[in-house]
Amino acid sequence: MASELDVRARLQRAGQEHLLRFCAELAPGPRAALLAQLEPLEPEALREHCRRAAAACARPPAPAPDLAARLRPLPPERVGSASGVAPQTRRLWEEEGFHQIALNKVAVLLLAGGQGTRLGVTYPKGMYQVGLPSQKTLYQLQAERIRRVEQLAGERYGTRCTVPWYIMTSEFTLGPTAKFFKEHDFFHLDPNNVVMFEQRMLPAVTFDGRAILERKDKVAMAPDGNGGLYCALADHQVLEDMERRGVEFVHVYCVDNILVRLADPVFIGFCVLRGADCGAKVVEKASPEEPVGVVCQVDGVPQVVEYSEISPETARLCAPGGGLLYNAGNICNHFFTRDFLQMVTREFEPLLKPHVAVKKVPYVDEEGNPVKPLEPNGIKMEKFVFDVLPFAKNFVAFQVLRGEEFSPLKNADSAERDNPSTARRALLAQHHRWALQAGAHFLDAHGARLPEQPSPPGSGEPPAICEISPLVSYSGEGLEVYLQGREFESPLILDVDTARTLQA
Ligand SMILES: CC(=O)N[C@H]1[C@@H](OP(=O)(O)OP(=O)(O)OC[C@H]2O[C@@H](n3ccc(=O)[nH]c3=O)[C@H](O)[C@@H]2O)O[C@H](CO)[C@@H](O)[C@@H]1O
Repeated sequence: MASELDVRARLQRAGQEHLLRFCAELAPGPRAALLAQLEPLEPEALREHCRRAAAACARPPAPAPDLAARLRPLPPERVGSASGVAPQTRRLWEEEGFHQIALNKVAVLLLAGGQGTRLGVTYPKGMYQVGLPSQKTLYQLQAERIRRVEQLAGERYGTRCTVPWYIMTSEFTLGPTAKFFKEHDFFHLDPNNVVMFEQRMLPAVTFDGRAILERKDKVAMAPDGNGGLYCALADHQVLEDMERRGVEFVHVYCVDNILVRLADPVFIGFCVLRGADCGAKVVEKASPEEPVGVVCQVDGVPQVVEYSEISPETARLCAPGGGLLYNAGNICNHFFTRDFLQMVTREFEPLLKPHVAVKKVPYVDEEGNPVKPLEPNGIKMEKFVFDVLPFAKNFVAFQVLRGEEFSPLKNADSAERDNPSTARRALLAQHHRWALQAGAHFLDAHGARLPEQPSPPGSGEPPAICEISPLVSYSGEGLEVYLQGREFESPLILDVDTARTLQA
């Protein structure tokens, strides 16, 4: 156990000795907990972290003044499109993706260390269920898409293949996520192929550079951002694990997009055939204000400018042919080669600049009373996963259709958008479209046919409720055999058992 003397000396070197100001009055248990929390903080790193936070805060919280002049859209030769190409080109990409999956060269990596503050839940977002007829959670949908894509690749190449699932968690999400997976028997995935690892935490800091005590016996800590991935990969030898398994390509994605296509063969195949070391899926931005990062170039170098760091004027600029000039919305879906990730962890990670978020951080006052601030009082420093893009030798973006691939769950239902209802409707509208395309007809409770036009994206509930298990179809494929020319009463839940019965 860490000695108080030792920890005090380290904190003195970091200029943060105030963190021990209640130590003498703590009972042995809480005191040990506080010392254990403080012990791993490296004095020099802590000093630098607090200094940087205060310095960043001294600057006005506005986009860099010269940013607009340095921005350009991505040149067209760097952008592929899933929908705007000839079907045979798309098939070629897909075939390449399946081939790499069949060779066990593809892994998926979930960023799941966030706290889901905007959604307002105290448990990890992946455990959330948006009210689908099947009541599946985001984690279950993701697990089943992995199983299906393994199956599809395996069938094409006559092999049994594995897409390992790496899950980055944080102090907040590791325990509940691990428990949830165990309780659900890893959704029938082999637990050896589900690798959870934890990202680092950093202290929240006051505007004048002092780490904040949340309680007398606890420092206010927050995960170091989804760009904490790169330190976490090194901390837990994750790339070595990938190497042992023969993984060459990694699809990194965020937890909250209900339509996410894990290990998407089309995206993987496109990136591999283009010889990319780094890629990002994008959708056309819905509006200038939409809170998505913009994939673009700064000083001629591809990167993502986060929604919090672009000015409203720049976001509203129009392209000469109409539409937004900066319309490539980042959906937090990235492709990396393992070699590129290796270079990042070895060389580039220290060059990533943290971003500053000013937040309300609960703290104890000088008398030790807990305070819930009404105004922002603290700084959290985060690295972003996409900040490695400028180090790529060959970056590509890949544009996909929003209605097919992007509906994020960010907010509670009280918000207008990106909430549980919009996510549920996006998935049900997609499955309704897939069913109609496969030749299904839907009836109401009185046997009358329901309308057969697919509902436009963003509209209300589809005319018929149809939910298709990812174990039956990954992206709408293979449904004719169950649905063609048949009538179904809404709601239809097409799970594996129903599919088997229909096929028989
Ligand atoms: C930095 C980043 O990627 N921003 C993207 C993110 O924004 P947004 O602000 O929505 O990002 P979130 O805070 O939701 O985090 C994205 C993902 O990173 C994970 N996470 C977050 C913090 C952390 O310390 N550890 C961690 O693992 C979250 O669990 C989540 O899976 O998604 C949007 C699309 O939905 C994109 O347009 C944004 O460009």
